[in-house]
Amino acid sequence: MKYISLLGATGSIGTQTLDLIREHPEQFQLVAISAGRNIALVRKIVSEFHPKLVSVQTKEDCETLRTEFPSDITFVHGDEGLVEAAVHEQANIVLNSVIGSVGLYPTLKAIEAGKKIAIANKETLVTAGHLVMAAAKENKVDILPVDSEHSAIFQCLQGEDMKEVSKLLITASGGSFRDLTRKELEFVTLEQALNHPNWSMGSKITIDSATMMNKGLEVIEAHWLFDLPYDKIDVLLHRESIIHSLVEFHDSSVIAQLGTPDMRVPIQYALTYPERLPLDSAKRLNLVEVGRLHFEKMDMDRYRCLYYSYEAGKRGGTMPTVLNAANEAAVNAFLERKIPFIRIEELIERTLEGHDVIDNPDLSTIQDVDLETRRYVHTLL
Ligand SMILES: NC(=O)C1=CN([C@@H]2O[C@H](COP(=O)(O)OP(=O)(O)OC[C@H]3O[C@@H](n4cnc5c(N)ncnc54)[C@H](OP(=O)(O)O)[C@@H]3O)[C@@H](O)[C@H]2O)C=CC1
Ligand SMILES: CC(=O)[C@@H](O)[C@H](O)COP(=O)(O)O
Ligand SMILES: [Mn+2]
Repeated sequence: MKYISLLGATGSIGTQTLDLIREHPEQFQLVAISAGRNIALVRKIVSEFHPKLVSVQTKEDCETLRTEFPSDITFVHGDEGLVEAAVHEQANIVLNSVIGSVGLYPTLKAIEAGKKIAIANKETLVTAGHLVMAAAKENKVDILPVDSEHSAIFQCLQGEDMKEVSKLLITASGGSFRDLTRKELEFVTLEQALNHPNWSMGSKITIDSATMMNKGLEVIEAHWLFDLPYDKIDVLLHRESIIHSLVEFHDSSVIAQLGTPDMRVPIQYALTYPERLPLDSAKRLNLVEVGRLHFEKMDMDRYRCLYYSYEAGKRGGTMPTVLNAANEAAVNAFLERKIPFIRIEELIERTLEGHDVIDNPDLSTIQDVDLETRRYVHTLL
């Protein structure tokens, strides 16, 4: 039995994880959840799954919920509540699907508490991958990828020796604006940006896909998860999102993982690894129906955010923290209709240029730099 603490239960990954728990009640039990502000959905989740602990963002929501449910369910709130959910004594696996670097601290606490981590929250690995991976090593905790590309690579690597890997090939759909020129990006709307061609996801990651920052974050995520240098991590434009990623070995052999675009598959694999469970509700891949798959070279001039990500990752220190925080602040501003789409990458570029890197940052340095970066981006709006 997997006893799951689900951080970000009300989100896109969170609700798909709940689908899996519903489909396999004999395998999975939900013991703790965290959510942000979607209290209506929290009520439904609590009524259906009866978790033992529920964390929400505000004190007011927490107090309201406490009056509505039996006293054997504990309601907590805020950053401390998120940590309480992450370290819940009955949880043996924590699925982190919150959005943004707010996921870092609870992840570190869950690792210290010896919990297995299924990680969807890529911003945590981007902002402080060195701290997360060192903590996992020290506490002998597995970090299992949920992100579809990283799950694909992880599946391709089963039974393989990392010394024999010559390259990772991460596939990118190209996002909502893959067929537009840079000039045409000046006129795009929020609604167009949120219309991803292949995946239905939360709004922040959908915008990241459209700027190609999602792929940049995934390159850094892969660097930490698979312990490979950046010159061994490539990105390939593959508009169908059928091949989720590939691994090339030093004998020239390439192994890929394929499937219809359905996040429940990598989520379930992370929860059940090293075993696989049936997933009867998933659509099977029919390659005859698909017919053709397409691949294109990634254009670093067109997709500036991918270029900045490689540069920030290679530079290391606090540079990836700044990249991530600047991106979070800029994407929020775009989602709030304060800036046009094209300004997201301009804000990131300007913020990176002005940053004096601190090497080997500890947790409090990371947290300070993250906050300062967000403040700086706000001064530029
Ligand atoms: N969606 C996808 O298919 C994929 C997502 N990922 C990654 O998974 C993570 C989650 O993405 P996704 O599910 O799309 O995101 P969503 O925006 O759909 O969900 C985010 C979740 O985090 C909660 N949340 C937001 N802000 C806070 C906060 N300050 N404190 C606590 N909880 C908070 C939200 O709560 P509420 O809604 O209640 O406010 C919600 O439960 C991201 O890192 C993303 O990059 C990776 C691969 C695929
Ligand atoms: C489903 C998933 O893992 C997303 O991260 C996905 O990769 C987004 O698609 P893009 O390839 O457009 O970024
Ligand atoms: Mn992905």
